[in-house]
Amino acid sequence: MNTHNSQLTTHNSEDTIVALATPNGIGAIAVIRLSGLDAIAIANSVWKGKDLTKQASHTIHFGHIVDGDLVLDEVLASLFVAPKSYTRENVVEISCHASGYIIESIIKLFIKKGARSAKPGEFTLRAFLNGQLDLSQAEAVADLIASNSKASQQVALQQLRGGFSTQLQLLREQLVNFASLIELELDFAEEDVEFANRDQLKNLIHEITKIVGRLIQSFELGNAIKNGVNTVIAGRPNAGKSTLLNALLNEERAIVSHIPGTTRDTIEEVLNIQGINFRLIDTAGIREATDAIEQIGVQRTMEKISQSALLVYVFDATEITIEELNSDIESLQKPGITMLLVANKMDLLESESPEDRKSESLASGKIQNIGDFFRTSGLPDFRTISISAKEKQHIDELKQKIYSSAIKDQLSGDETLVTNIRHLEALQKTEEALIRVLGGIDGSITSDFLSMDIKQSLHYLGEITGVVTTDDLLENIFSKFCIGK
Ligand SMILES: Nc1nc2c(ncn2[C@@H]2O[C@H](COP(=O)(O)OP(=O)(O)OP(=O)(O)O)[C@@H](O)[C@H]2O)c(=O)[nH]1
Ligand SMILES: [Mg+2]
Repeated sequence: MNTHNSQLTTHNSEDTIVALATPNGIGAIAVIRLSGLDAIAIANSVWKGKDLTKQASHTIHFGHIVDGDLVLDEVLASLFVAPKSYTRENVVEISCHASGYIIESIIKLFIKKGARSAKPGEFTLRAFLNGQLDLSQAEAVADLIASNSKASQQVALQQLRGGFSTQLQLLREQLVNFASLIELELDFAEEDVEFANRDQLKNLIHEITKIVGRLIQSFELGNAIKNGVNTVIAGRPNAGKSTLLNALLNEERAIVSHIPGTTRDTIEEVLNIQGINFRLIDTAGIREATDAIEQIGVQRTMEKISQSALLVYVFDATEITIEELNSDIESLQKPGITMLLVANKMDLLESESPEDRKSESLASGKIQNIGDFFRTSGLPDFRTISISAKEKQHIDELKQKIYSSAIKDQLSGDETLVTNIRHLEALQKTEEALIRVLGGIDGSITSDFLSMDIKQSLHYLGEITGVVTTDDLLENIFSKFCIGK
């Protein structure tokens, strides 16, 4: 196990690494990055221009990269002298022309002069090891690069700025104080003294448990922001699911027809509602399938429902009977999935006279009044809606309900959100250990056991910010980065 902290002196690695920092492919410019003790010397050894080793940090120089007599490219070199760089090592960034040939030649030349190819995430790993970033901030760098919506970019940026770790760091320090007082009690075991006031300790643990609990709860929203929300549109054949998908996307994406069983395979499209990405999945209508292909389609629908966070259940309000509707709702309701009831084809009901509707519904068991049906369904108002997918009526209201079903607590902007499964697991383990500490205080267990449980909580809290790390953990985190970051 390694212990890292921000007081570590910069360790300007003798091993200088190099990688392309911009995407592969042709473009106006590409940036090749060198980091390590010899970064500037290596760049200078293939440089025609001012002596780079004699230039100040944070300066940019025009020159040529040369391999002997051969000029490879006309470039700009940006210098960052340790510790004032991203990695806190000497860093040179070469902005060259983005041709695959030039990039490869320059990188090969640097390797010939003593650098080696960087592994994925190795620049950020060095930034972490040199105390530039803590672990959750390093992970935020990866999230920032992967962010694909305004909300996910904001959450990653907040984490990068340290919003998440500062809060945990403070809690951890308070707990460290108590742990040391209890350690002290162990030294005076014979004398039966209590340095750590048990009531104060209990208050602190309660406070930390509350915050840890809130962070754990924030994961649902944090995860939705980072990874999007799986939202499945399901219902009986011909209910208007594909028409609804098209209306939501405002695009003729799925085939619509009056023939039941039109959609065979699932269709997925992303819809951004107020900064959150919803992955909408149109599915094959659920019924006793009439052929093998349709059967596979229905099976796939059921699979998609079980993998989703949100189920938009669509029914044809003019056709379905109360009995069918109740049985659908009952069979589709699963723990962990939020269900939204959508009565479709309301345009047809509006053109019918209430008298005709009444006599028809009495005879057939169909729904007479959707509003009344919803009121008696027991589902809250924000989970039910009447629309016309074809006429695009109440589509914006439906979007609003989709959003609020997934995002139960409104985004406040400065709330700290957990988006990372590794953090979630560490927080859950912290919570378990804290509960053991509380039980220990109440059960008046001895100081040495109490001390052990507190240390465990400290350990898991430390795992999040990287105060406590293992090599496996680092390997696992940084290998997911792209090369050059
Ligand atoms: N009047 C009216 N017709 C609608 C509405 N929504 C859908 N339809 C019609 O209902 C029929 C079936 O629509 P689809 O969107 O293909 O239904 P689906 O649920 O995807 O059906 P499957 O893919 O077969 O399961 C089509 O003829 C649509 O034009 C609506 O709001 N009002
Ligand atoms: Mg369809």
